[in-house]
Amino acid sequence: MSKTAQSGLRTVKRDFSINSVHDQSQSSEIEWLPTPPPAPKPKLTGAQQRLKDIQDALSGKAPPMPRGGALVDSKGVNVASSMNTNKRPSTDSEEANAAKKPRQLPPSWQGKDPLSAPSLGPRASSSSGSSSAQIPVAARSTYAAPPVSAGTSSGEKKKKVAAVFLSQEQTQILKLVQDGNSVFYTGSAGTGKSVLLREIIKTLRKKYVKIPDAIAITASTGIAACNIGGVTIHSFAGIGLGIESAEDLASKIRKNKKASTRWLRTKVLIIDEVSMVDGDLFDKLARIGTILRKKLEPFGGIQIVVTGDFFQLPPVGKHGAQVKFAFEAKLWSQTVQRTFNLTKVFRQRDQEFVDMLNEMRFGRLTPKSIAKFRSLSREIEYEDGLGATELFPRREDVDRSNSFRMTRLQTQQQRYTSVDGGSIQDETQRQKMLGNFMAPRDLMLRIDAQVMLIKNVDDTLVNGSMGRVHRFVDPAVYGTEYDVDGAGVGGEANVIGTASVTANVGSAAKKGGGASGAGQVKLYPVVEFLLPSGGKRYFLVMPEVWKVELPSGEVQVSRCQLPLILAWAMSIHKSQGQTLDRVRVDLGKVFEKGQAYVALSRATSLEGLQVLNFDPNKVNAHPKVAEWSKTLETVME
Ligand SMILES: Nc1ncnc2c1ncn2[C@@H]1O[C@H](COP(=O)(O)OP(=O)(O)OP(=O)(O)O)[C@@H](O)[C@H]1O
Repeated sequence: MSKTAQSGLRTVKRDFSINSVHDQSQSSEIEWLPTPPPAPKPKLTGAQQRLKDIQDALSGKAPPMPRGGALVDSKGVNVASSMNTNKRPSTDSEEANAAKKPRQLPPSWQGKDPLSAPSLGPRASSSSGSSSAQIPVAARSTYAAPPVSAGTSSGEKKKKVAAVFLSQEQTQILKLVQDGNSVFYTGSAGTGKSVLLREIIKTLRKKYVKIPDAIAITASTGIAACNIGGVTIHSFAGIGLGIESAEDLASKIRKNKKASTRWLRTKVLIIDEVSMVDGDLFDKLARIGTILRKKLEPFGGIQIVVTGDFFQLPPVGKHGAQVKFAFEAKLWSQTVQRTFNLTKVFRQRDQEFVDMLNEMRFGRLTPKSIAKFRSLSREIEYEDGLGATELFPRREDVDRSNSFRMTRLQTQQQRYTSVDGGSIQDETQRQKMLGNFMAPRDLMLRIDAQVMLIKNVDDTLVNGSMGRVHRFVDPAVYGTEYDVDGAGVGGEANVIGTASVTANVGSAAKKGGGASGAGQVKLYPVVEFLLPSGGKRYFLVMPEVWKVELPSGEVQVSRCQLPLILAWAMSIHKSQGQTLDRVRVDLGKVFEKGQAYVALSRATSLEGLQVLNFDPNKVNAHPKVAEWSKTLETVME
């Protein structure tokens, strides 16, 4: 593998002196775990109970999932995390017997030769772009994925959870956090801020293993919070909209036992995607901590871990000159003892692309880079039939684009409706919070639909992996000789999701039209995933659980749904934090500063990036951020 690309930016301030005991020449091997990070291994009885809860909820036999955490055990263990396996449990006798005692097969399957592989058929309908006809095409290039490699085809055994080697920079920051320092770390897109944050959370959980509510995991927005298994900063703080003064808000919080207990018990407060935190809000929170905890320091002495990239999306709801960034807060420098800039870019390996993105980040594009970005308007044809994901600023465009592609497919379809739970009673707030989950309430899938995996499974199958629906299958016969449509793609044993509850799952999902006479049998999608290195892997995809959980373990909202989304289109907002191999962006539609940078920096390579209507004026950095960042660079020298 080539050397890691560098952002080319100067380090903000990297004073590792207090960490002298650590050998900086060594990278530490850190187990790569899914997001959100898994909770401690549940006891068998707890796991059985949770499986039963999901099974009951999905079957519709049980009463509606009780709010307040039906999918969470008494210790607040994350069910989704505890079930992050793609291996069929060998201890599950029901599944083990499935091959011997198959269910009655759907009529449409009878009489098929189980050994004959189904034709995958032409996939033109799922290829790159319904809207391509309306868009000027400068040129055409073809991207041919490498052929299926022996070790990655279906039937492959589950790979071990990949190990990630934190870079020296990441390791140092982790150590400083572990030692109790309040830090802010930033870095351009793809420098591993989220990866590091997951390790920080894992490390802090170990440190405070006896005080689970010592760590408050928060983010500026609901979507960002969902990505790290936390809550919004507003929700943690118990401040509602937070428009009152710090003093008034503190009195309000005092009357709210849960919120005031949170403030008193928290030892580390994590704030992710800080670029979207308003500066005044930051000051208010710092003051509230002082008032409630009766300690003069900002946040009442709570250790603060802040991360984000101010060149990405700005504070929500404010535009132009009105924006006040968190770094402009009066108490920012008093709160943040140390500032770090991650410089190694992991997402892109190509230094030319890294340099182009960094120029874009600062709004200082060279004529060469402008010409290069313009040349990316060519149409890219992917030989494997999977097209790029188009990123849109508005959700309506995303929905329209995905629906359009779906209606063009005249194939078997299935609808999956989520099972939602949680303690939030206010319906508007509840719906808003549920809307922050990547997983939708209703997921309509069709054979050949282009989908994206929204969870990490192992080193090759990660959040952002693209695939297409190969078939729908009864989990009870999946991978057996009765799985007739799967016969041609090997003995598949790979399952994503809560495989062990499959056998008796009822009808959480409604059948769509053309469900191939499936009768009462619940069918789940088998997805053909493409690997970045080429090759394919087939997985049966079963439901997962996501939740928004307060440090106390209270689950505000939870959602049980398949870990898949339609992936012809996605909103830029939801794409934040994602790594995508095939991206298409029409900059003509981008309206906010930082949006273009966020969208284009999701791509892993220039070969997989199509940019339409490139306009250098659309990629300006916010002047305040550019100024602030210059000051930091000067300080560095
Ligand atoms: N230490 C590491 N070793 C190998 N790969 C890494 C490492 N850190 C991060 N990555 C990879 O780099 C990519 C980007 O990481 P990550 O999403 O954490 O970056 P980020 O800084 O949070 O990006 P963004 O600001 O754009 O959301 C991911 O594919 C991740 O797997």
